[in-house]
Amino acid sequence: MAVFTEVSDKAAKALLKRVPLGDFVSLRGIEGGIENTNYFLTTSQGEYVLTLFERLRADQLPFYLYLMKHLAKAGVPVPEPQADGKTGDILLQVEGKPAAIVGKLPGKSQLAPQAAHCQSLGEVLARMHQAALDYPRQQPNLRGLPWWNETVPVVLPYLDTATAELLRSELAYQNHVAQSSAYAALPRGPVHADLFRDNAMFEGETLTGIFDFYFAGVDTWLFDIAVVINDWCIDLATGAIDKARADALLAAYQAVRPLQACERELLNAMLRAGALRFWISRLWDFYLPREASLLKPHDPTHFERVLRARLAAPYHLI
Ligand SMILES: Nc1ncnc2c1ncn2[C@@H]1O[C@H](COP(=O)(O)OP(=O)(O)O)[C@@H](O)[C@H]1O
Ligand SMILES: N[C@@H](CCOP(=O)(O)O)C(=O)O
Repeated sequence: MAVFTEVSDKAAKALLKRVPLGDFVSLRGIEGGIENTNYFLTTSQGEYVLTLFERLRADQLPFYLYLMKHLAKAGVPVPEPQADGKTGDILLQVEGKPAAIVGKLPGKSQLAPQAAHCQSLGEVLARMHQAALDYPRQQPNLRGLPWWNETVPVVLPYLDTATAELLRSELAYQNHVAQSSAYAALPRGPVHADLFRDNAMFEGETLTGIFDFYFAGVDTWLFDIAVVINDWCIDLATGAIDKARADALLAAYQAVRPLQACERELLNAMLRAGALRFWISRLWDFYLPREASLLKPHDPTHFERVLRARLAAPYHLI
């Protein structure tokens, strides 16, 4: 559980005076999550999620919050940020931190997804990409290549020689890919960039929604697809692709938006990029941890295995 900032009942009651969502009933710190402070906020009107942003600056947040609003309006199942009754602002302040309240999605995360779950997700992912195309705000993926180049030197001193060599060589490969004409041709737009199993809710096989857009940014759609496949469509012990699930996800995605030739060409390169991105952030969190009253760390070696698996057995669409 990650609660970096304690929120008092008094602060929550004061918040509900500004955001008219009924009377305060209870506030409970949420298990899971490593980036932000999250609470379930129950009121006489319903259940909500209160998020206090711990790393992101207030000027970066409108991109995420208005993107969620934009997607919800377009019919993509995304929880809608709730506004201050007087000012209309969806970016709030709680305990001196920037904050937001969104609706609580019904259901639970499917941590052992089957092909049917991957199929639902693939369809929503493609709809989300298309619906975000006319989103007017711009913000790059803040955990993209420039951040990898900045962060790898920070974590390298903690690694043994062989692991450091893999990290260095994969980063060099990704810098090389980023210079290619195929990469320049990849279609792009606002992407979620962290759509892991714990960032979607299901009731049975029905996807009720996707959330946690706080790593979203403008990047290639293929990178977003790769992040999803690397988490939803693998054997968790080895990192190897589960072809039945990956094929189901991509078929559903392509039924909405067929992949272009350049996307097919770079699929495995972006799967490697997706693995590298989360390997680096997990190394960074592991070796340079922040204070948290209740924090469950993520295992960096998992994404090292995923990367090695993509190198050993590249995944291509036929
Ligand atoms: N809109 C929501 N509806 C239902 N549950 C949510 C919602 N937002 C967050 N949660 C719950 O809170 C947990 C942590 O949220 P998350 O946004 O992933 O945190 P972090 O940004 O710190 O990674 C999720 O795994 C989920 O259980
Ligand atoms: N998904 C990332 C970590 C980001 O945390 P999340 O709870 O917002 O998904 C990872 O698994 O490393």
